[in-house]
Amino acid sequence: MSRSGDDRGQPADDGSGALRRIAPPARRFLARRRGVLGRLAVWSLVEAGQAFLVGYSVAHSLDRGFLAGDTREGLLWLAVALGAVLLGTPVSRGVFAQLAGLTEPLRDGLVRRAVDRSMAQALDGPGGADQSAVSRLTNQVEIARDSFAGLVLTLRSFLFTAAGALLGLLSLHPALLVVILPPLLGGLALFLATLRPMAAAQRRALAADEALGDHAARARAALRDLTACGTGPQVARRGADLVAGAAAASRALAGWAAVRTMALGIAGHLPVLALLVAVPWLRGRGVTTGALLGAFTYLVQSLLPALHTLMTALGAAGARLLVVLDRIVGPAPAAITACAGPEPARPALTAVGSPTAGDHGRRGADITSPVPATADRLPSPGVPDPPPPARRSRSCADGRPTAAVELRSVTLSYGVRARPVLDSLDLSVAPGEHLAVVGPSGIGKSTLTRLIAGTLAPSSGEVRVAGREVAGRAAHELTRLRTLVPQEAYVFSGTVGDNLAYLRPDAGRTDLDATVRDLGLRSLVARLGGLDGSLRPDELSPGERQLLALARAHLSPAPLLLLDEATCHLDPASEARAEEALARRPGTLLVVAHRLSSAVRADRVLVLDGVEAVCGRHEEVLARSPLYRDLTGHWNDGPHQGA
Ligand SMILES: Nc1ncnc2c1ncn2[C@@H]1O[C@H](COP(=O)(O)OP(=O)(O)OP(=O)(O)O)[C@@H](O)[C@H]1O
Repeated sequence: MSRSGDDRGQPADDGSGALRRIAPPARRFLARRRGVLGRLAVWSLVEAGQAFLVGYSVAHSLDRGFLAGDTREGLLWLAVALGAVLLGTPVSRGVFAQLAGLTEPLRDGLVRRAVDRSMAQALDGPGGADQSAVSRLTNQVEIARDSFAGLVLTLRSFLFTAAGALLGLLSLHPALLVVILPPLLGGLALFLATLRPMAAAQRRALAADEALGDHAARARAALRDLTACGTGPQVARRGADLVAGAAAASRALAGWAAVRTMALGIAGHLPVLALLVAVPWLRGRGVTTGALLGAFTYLVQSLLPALHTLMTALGAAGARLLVVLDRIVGPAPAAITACAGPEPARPALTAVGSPTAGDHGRRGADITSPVPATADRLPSPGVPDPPPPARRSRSCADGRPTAAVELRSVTLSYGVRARPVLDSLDLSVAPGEHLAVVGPSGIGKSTLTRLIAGTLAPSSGEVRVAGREVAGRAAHELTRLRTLVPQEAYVFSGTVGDNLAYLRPDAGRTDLDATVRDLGLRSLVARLGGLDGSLRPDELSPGERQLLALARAHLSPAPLLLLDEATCHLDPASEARAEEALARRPGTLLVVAHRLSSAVRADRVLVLDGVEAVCGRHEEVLARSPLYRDLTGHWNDGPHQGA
């Protein structure tokens, strides 16, 4: 379930690809700092000498001193061992002083690289500003610097300490190496063997984690859209798959961590055990008591701590450094566009109605911005089942047509003590009818459309669409019953055709052409490069986005269309043409009217007036409702005046 490639659009690898990419710049970086490396080597040689001296002096303090009856010499050698241990402090100081000569230029270089890349991407990239630049500049650069410093310290320390200790063991007695080296090298080999698979597992875990986070962010931004389109369950299933995948990746990683711990155990503890077990054999080959103690000192004091630190650092810091360096220094992320591949998958639909969904700029959580072509798209609603027949259905009870929309004594309050926005509202809309809803701002028009759409449950009463109660109905079932087009019309990055056919993926070319013609979209579609032309939401005007959303609704197979001020950015002529096309479509149309013309066009008008409601033909309502008269007067005088 995890992505087939990493988020850079490259195939997932086990780290060798990244290593190949990083190696040349790393070599150049080190080649330019030969002086620092030389000084580090000098301090490291002192460290090797120190490691050598500690075991050597302990062995001689016994063999030549205390066991030989010469306490003075014994103490002398112990003083040498103490001096060697105390030498550690100036050596560390010297090493750290040189280390800055490597880590600080590395950090400066990485920051420069990250800035250059972000600037280039912001200027050229289709996705606009690079969202991850801040992370690269701060967190990732610091991780690289710290990991690099840790690696240089431990790798260098291990090499020189091991060299000093092994030389010391050899000088005490070659047989000691025969006992100590096999478990030491065996553990080390096992550890090295885990490096590549562990790096791969780490990448997979990272990718799975990112995919999950990405999916959650996109789903959150698209919540309203998902609810309106009924794709919630599919998104939830995809989320569950991603969680399962992330868990599997973490388990695989934990498995390799266990192998690594075993390697550490073998290399870190077995040599001591082997030495203890082999004492009689070693004594038989002339290994003295002092040499044995010296060997233990080498193991416990120098070799094993250095090995332990190396394994821990190489395992964690090494993998981290590789991943982070590859992100900053490696090739720039591919320009990922939805539908970029030969087989354009359906792009994610943007959030409907949420102003936070990035419609007003590219920096928001806009899932219309380029998304990976292969991974983690929110699924399309798929081909909905055939809609219930809108015009022919009959109620079983009395032989009358089943109402397309029916509200029975519906009350809605947004809080327990809040005044109801709608109070005991009854309404019946016949199949195929065109109803306009009007009323002043904040009176409850959107609340009504949400109740009918099933995205809001009434406090009391019942809302039915095509005879079915909508409250509590699963989202995918609601999708089959109605399509809600809100004021904020969202379109997604993808082809024009994909945008139009989103609610009806099986729509043929003829259907799409008919919709384009009926809504008067020919010139807009032609300007966007035809049905196969790709569009970017932020390059469209709000009115153009509304036209595309209306065309999508026109193609929707749902028998009921709910337009909640969905034409507010259109000019009167475009609005008229779109509404007439939607009204001609088989099915019922409910429009929250934005202009008088819109109300006049409808078969009936519902005027919401506080908790009162008046419903009837335009002329009837004009006669019965003072509020409607006021509104029409305002519309006639004001900027909304239409046809
Ligand atoms: N989620 C909510 N929580 C609490 N109150 C809400 C909520 N949504 C709407 N309201 C309140 O309910 C009332 C009706 O709101 P609604 O959005 O349905 O009105 P409207 O007629 O569509 O307004 P407009 O024409 O300005 O869009 C308003 O007073 C509004 O403040």
